[in-house]
Amino acid sequence: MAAARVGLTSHALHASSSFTLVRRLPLLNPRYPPRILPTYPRSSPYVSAAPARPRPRRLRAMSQPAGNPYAAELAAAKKAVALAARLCQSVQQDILQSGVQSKPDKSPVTVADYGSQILVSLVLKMEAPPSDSFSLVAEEDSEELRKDGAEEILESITELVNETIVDDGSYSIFFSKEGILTAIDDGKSEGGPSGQHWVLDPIDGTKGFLRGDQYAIALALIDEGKVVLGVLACPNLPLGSIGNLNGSSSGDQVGALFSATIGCGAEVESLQGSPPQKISVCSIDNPVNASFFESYEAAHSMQDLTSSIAEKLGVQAPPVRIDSQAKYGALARGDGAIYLRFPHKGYREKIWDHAAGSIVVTEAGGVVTDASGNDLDFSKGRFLDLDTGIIATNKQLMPSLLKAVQEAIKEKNQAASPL
Ligand SMILES: Nc1ncnc2c1ncn2[C@@H]1O[C@H](COP(=O)(O)O)[C@@H](OP(=O)(O)O)[C@H]1O
Ligand SMILES: [Mg+2]
Ligand SMILES: [Mg+2]
Ligand SMILES: [Mg+2]
Repeated sequence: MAAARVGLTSHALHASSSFTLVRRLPLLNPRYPPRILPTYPRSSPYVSAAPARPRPRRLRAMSQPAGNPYAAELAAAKKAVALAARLCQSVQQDILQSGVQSKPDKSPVTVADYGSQILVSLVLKMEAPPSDSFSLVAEEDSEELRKDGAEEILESITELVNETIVDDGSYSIFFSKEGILTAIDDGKSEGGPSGQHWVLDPIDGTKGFLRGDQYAIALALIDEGKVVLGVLACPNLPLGSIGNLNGSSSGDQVGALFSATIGCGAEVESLQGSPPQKISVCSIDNPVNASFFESYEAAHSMQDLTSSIAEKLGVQAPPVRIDSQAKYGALARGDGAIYLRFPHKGYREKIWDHAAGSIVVTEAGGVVTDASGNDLDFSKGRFLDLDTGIIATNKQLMPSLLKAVQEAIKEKNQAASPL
């Protein structure tokens, strides 16, 4: 299909073997050639020579609660997801169907997923306290981008990332295409029970992102096997409550940044910058007054099981179905009372889909467990080994929720294999 170039942003329609690139991204703005950043080795594939230029607006200084042992990591994490969110918003705003690949597991990945991962890795390397080894467990890798036919999408990612860095002005790094591939593969760590590991879902809810709905940039820090810090950038989540309004509310500022550090509580602030507000889960103690969140995608959670659980609990309100870990953020600030997630048989949950969201909820006073009431264990590498599914709610409702979950699972299993 021929490319149609329109001004600075060209809309190219190309088909190739492993993906369809429908839209190229804004070309790098020639007005702001980046300048060398002293801390990156000259030999790094990231850096190329360029004249210095005036320092434009930096991303806002991230706030950090006093007495927080992970204050520096929290500030770095907030800056990282805020920069990544800018990249994602610039793509989603005029997304037709961005350069979309489908991975071997058939799930979608876009130029924004890759770009977000690269920027988070860059900011963490530049801002987080130096540690003897940088370990990032992230969802995406460069395999599909190294295949024949991926040149165009790689070019788009490179332009998108360099454009975002130049616009932000915090760093003068100019990624080469090889540097882009290397940076994506920074996320190959297997994590594990010892040491510190960053855990990143560069876009959680890619399907929601492609639909123009909810998505989140989810970043957590695991220290000696425990999640100690989590941030969730939710660019499309209203700053006000989404309550039972089926996932949206009118008139509110949009763009929420949730954050939590172990023992320091959970907060929310606007993605554009505002004083952080402490948040807490709702105090509903009668399930009749409760509402519950679940995946928008029926493929991601057994809706027959979740509705049976809700019925046993006596929940009257219909489920609020939204994409991504934005559900954890909404629960943590009390927009709803319960989150239910029961993947279909055979699916293994990844740690990046839950690490950040779970600490935001627990530090907001909530409880997050598997169907047997066990805490989630993030120390076992890239996957969560858990019983059946994930439930999250406040302390008051957890006992009756667990009971309803176990009864509903028992009934479902009996119906599936009658004696
Ligand atoms: N069959 C499945 N069951 C459960 N989760 C799935 C799934 N297929 C994909 N997912 C995960 O569900 C995540 C989105 O969560 P939600 O359903 O709450 O929106 C996806 O994250 P990505 O969008 O980062 O790939 C993906 O990892
Ligand atoms: Mg994915
Ligand atoms: Mg995800
Ligand atoms: Mg993802």
